[in-house]
Amino acid sequence: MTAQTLDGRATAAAIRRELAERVAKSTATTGRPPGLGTVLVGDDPGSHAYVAGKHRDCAQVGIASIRRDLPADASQRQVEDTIDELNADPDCTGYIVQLPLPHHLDAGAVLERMDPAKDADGLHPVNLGRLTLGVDAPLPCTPRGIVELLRRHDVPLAGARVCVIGRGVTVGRPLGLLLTRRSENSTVTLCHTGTKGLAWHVREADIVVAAAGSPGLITKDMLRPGAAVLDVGITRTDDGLVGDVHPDAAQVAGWLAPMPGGVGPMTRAMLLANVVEAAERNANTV
Ligand SMILES: NC(=O)C1=CN([C@@H]2O[C@H](COP(=O)(O)OP(=O)(O)OC[C@H]3O[C@@H](n4cnc5c(N)ncnc54)[C@H](OP(=O)(O)O)[C@@H]3O)[C@@H](O)[C@H]2O)C=CC1
Ligand SMILES: Nc1nc(=O)c2c([nH]1)NC[C@@H]1CN(c3ccc(C(=O)N[C@@H](CCC(=O)O)C(=O)O)cc3)C=[N+]21
Repeated sequence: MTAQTLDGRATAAAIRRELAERVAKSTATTGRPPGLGTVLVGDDPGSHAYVAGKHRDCAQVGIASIRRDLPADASQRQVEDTIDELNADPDCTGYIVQLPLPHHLDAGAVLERMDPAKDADGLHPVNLGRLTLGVDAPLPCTPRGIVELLRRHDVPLAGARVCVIGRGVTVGRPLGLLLTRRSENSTVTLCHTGTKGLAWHVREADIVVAAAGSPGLITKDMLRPGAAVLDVGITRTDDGLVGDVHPDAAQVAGWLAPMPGGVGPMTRAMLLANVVEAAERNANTV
């Protein structure tokens, strides 16, 4: 047996087509296209490639791009001035600050300075707070992409036992918040380096989300046969990108979101969705 694919590339392409129609409508209402801003500090090649990809995605669905690239030695002041500028810019519907920032910068202070209404990543403390409270807010892109990928492949979430490996702020921690909402109704076990008996927790699960950044951590012997397995972790090695799920897992899993081609493209599509939704909220107040 080999797992069916949770195809993030095809699903993200379908979502982009749906978004393009909504962009055309909100552009007609407001007289201007939604705009996505990116703030990139420094010259990490991975981050550059990722930001370039976002601007390509925007062009495909009719979202205008606003790009602010700062040198690696940019001061806290310079970065915060850029944040203030985007907060004030009516052409910028939403934006992201590409993480990680260089170590000399205070990333928390930069993120807190963003206008929560323009937070396309859904990672502003106010928006994470709203997620916790169950109040409408932009959702974190990777967790939202994971839920959307499972829904569009009809993998049941209500009552499902989900094992999330990793409690990071971009993936694991907010994913637990999303999946335990009444609208998803999953039961989540959040694992981390302090977890005793990781294999036991993984084997209990109907859905396994590996977001640890530890290559090949999840092996076939750990899995419940037929489980849905999502490989979120990405480690750069000399041989290219490696996921958290060992290739053998496909022999036991019922569904597999591979890396690449699974959750990554969904993350990018959800960023666009957050910007389109912000534009629609603005259109309603015109
Ligand atoms: N595909 C996509 O769209 C995206 C992929 N990513 C990738 O997802 C991964 C997670 O990202 P992020 O949350 O930001 O990362 P963090 O580094 O913030 O978090 C990683 C988490 O994994 C846990 N962990 C690490 N190794 C193990 C292990 N051997 N066993 C159990 N738990 C472990 C850590 O535990 P502890 O807290 O105890 O240290 C930590 O909670 C990264 O590889 C990142 O590159 C991120 C964003 C988007
Ligand atoms: N403010 C901020 N928001 C983020 O969402 C954010 C960030 N900073 N910093 C870095 C991480 C990482 N991340 C990825 C998203 C998509 C792919 C992706 O599309 N991956 C492709 C492969 C890409 C390739 O081949 O290089 C795939 O999995 O198929 C990867 C990684 C978002 N992050």
